[in-house]
Amino acid sequence: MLKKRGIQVLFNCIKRNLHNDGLKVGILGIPFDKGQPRIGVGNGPRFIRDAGLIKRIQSIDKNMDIKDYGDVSYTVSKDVSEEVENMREYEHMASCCREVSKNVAKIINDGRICLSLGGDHSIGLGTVDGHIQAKSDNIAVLWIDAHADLNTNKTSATGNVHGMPMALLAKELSDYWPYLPGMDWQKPMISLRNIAYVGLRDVDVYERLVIDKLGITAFGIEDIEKYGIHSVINMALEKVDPYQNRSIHVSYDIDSLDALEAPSTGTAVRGGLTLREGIHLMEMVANTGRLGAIDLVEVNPSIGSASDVRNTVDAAIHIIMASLGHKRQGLRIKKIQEMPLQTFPPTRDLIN
Ligand SMILES: NC(=[NH2+])NCCC[C@H](N)C(=O)O
Ligand SMILES: [Mn+2]
Ligand SMILES: [Mn+2]
Repeated sequence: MLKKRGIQVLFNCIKRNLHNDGLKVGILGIPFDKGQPRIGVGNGPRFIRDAGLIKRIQSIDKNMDIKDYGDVSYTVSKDVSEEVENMREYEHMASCCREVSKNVAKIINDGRICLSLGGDHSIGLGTVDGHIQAKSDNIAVLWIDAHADLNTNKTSATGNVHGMPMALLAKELSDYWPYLPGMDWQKPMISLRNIAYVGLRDVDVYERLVIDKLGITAFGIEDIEKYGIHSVINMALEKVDPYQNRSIHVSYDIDSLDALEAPSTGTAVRGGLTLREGIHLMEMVANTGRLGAIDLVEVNPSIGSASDVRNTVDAAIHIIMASLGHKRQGLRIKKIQEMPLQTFPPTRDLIN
């Protein structure tokens, strides 16, 4: 068992170093705001794009192949017209996530890392489902969040569906749901074994019960305090992807960051991740070479002052850049052909 794992890990390490060619990225906007009551979160994709997202990603590597797939649109389909108890705007969430799932699966099948811009976190149901479809189940999820988003319609105190996507995705929780009309496309197919939380600090009573009873890997802020972000991410990856062969999905709720770093979000909580920790964890995932999809959700440009919005959007872009290979230590150039700018002879001498 141990030996098999060792060989697999070594194999993946070699593969990673052989395939070091440019990344392919697909951007998907999901301007969905009905999973929670605050208006504005639907403008997240526009604000993140308008802050120069593509240009800044391109600055990481001019050869990176970036394609913007535009925004997801949906209409409420007839088979979802029924209401479900204590799930606000259920029919919108169900209809939107069906489209999201199809789009995400397509982008991943096009050979691209899928970057989904929310929108509120209920879209995580669609993005993770799409990733599962594209990779036939072989994925691992890091849910970076102040919240567990693990309520069912029976346990939620708010009825807001952005607090429920994890419970909808988990195989082990499928019996806790009533029949959900128009959600047959969504088979809860991820096992809780392959998901880990990082950053929790505002967890509801029932969510805590489920995490403990089912042994879900969950690192709260006090664990980050205790072990440091680097060890926490190593432990999380080890748990959800022990053979290092799964496609990794990072569902990044901007409220995982401290409310001072990312104030423009609907359910901000003090005492969260620093931007440094938030970036570092993304760099670690990028270094695995197995990042398959990222969601960046819950940026709400209607909350806070203009500078709050700027800081929040900028934090989101830093996290995205880290996920796509930006190095804070600066790029290491191996060959003269890789020099981004025309240089004069003395600099050439440093390389050769
Ligand atoms: N994606 C989020 N920001 N979720 C916040 C959820 C808050 C609370 N647990 C609820 O169920 O309503
Ligand atoms: Mn969330
Ligand atoms: Mn949250």
